[in-house]
Amino acid sequence: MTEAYIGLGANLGDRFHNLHQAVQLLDETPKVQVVRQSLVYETQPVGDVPQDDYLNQVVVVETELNPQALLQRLHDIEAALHRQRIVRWGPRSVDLDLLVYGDVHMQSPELTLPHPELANRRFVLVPLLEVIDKAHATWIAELLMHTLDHNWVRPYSQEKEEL
Ligand SMILES: Nc1ncnc2c1ncn2[C@@H]1O[C@H](COP(=O)(O)OP(=O)(O)OP(=O)(O)O)[C@@H](O)[C@H]1O
Ligand SMILES: Nc1nc2c(c(=O)[nH]1)N=C(CO)CN2
Repeated sequence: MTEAYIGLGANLGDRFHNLHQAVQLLDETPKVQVVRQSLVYETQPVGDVPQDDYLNQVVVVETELNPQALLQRLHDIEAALHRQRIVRWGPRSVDLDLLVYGDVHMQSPELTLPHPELANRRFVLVPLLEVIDKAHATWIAELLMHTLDHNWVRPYSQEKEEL
């Protein structure tokens, strides 16, 4: 059983209903159980496309699906909720991103873990903070540190100074 973090976003139609439906479909998926949910946040659109505000949320699942199968299920849920892929970074009825899957690091054309934009998106980081466990929090802190401009945030060791 692996813990995975899923980011949800919606800014078309009945946004709250779309998020709610997506979480329900996720929980109804065999070998997937939703174990924690953040609050729902209303957020200003990030990116160059002028569009309406989003609702964003992060949920935690426990799953026996592998990352690829879980991503496929996220795409199926998007399709079931009539997500329209009109513009990249444009409005959507619901968007599901696989943010973190256990401690897996991987990069392939279909799937990058942790999600490559995780550290750049406050609409993901804020709800993620609410639901993240200690081990993953340390991991994400490291990810953020390495994403930020080199040297701007760095680990400090007192021992080093005493030498
Ligand atoms: N961790 C991940 N979670 C979700 N999709 C991913 C991930 N890594 C790679 N992808 C790939 O990204 C592709 C584009 O995703 P999508 O259509 O949702 O893009 P977008 O919503 O316009 O942008 P973004 O994914 O950055 O929010 C998907 O087809 C998927 O294969
Ligand atoms: N606030 C907010 N802005 C966005 C979002 C989102 O979920 N929330 N998703 C986007 C495309 O993935 C582009 N911009």
